[in-house]
Amino acid sequence: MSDVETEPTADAATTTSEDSTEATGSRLDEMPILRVDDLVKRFGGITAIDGASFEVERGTITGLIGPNGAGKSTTFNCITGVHEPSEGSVVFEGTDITSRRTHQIATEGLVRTFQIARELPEMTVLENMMLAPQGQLGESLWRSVAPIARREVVREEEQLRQRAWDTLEFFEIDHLAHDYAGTLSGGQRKLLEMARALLTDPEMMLLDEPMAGVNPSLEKKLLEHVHELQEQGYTFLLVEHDMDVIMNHCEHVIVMHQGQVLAEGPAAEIKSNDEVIEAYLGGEV
Ligand SMILES: Nc1ncnc2c1ncn2[C@@H]1O[C@H](COP(=O)(O)OP(=O)(O)OP(=O)(O)O)[C@@H](O)[C@H]1O
Repeated sequence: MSDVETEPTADAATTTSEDSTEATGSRLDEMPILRVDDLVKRFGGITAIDGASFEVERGTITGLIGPNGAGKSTTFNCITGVHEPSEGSVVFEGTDITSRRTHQIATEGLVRTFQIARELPEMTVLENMMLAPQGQLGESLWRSVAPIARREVVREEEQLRQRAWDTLEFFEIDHLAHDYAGTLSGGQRKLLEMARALLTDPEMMLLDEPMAGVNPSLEKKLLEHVHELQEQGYTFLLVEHDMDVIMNHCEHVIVMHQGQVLAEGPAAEIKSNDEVIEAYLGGEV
């Protein structure tokens, strides 16, 4: 353990939630946190998204579902700056982020778990956590050569290290802090991905199939963490093929089909929507 390393003492998620609550004005509280308007994305002759519009309410767990090829991943990619939309707009917290780059969008408080650089297998879990946040003082060269600023860098690193411990504890993977990330199981890696995303101080997280490959007990734990974070004010939009997860854990569901929004509403309504059932080729939703 290094000199500045400290053991967990507080709830990381509470700390980050308080930070984000402070940053949120009352006017913003009343608007949807995310608005997607008439989004179109073409790849040559293929129209992957064909005029999709939807909103995500602050503090919800919203599911984005649809059959294979419906345009869900492309929508995530357009929201998070991986792809530039061909038409339409994406507004986050009242700010048009349509033409912003991925890292700028993360700085605004909208993160997608796998947009955070994937964990480095030959570094420990704690070291991976320390690399997650963007724009730390330590990244700035001039600060590293100025003596007063250097103290500031050390202070900030200590704070970050404490938050890293707290966040690992929240996700119940603090006992793995000194293990190499490459030795984690698939499910533990998902928890690390979420922990790292949380360290960037987001207000909203986009989760792309968070339960894929996760065993049932870890899935339960991951969902409990998502709900705990929701209670603290975080907003989630998730693409998930597991309909039990969607129907039991999302209060609002958006259904895409052939690049458009086919239906949206409470999970119970969506479940019995004939058009939705038809879109899934007559299968049960
Ligand atoms: N980079 C690309 N170049 C060309 N076509 C693409 C590209 N990305 C996606 N598409 C096409 O866009 C359509 C929507 O794909 P997308 O991956 O967004 O669907 P999806 O709903 O996420 O599907 P799945 O559930 O199978 O992951 C598909 O027809 C796909 O082949």
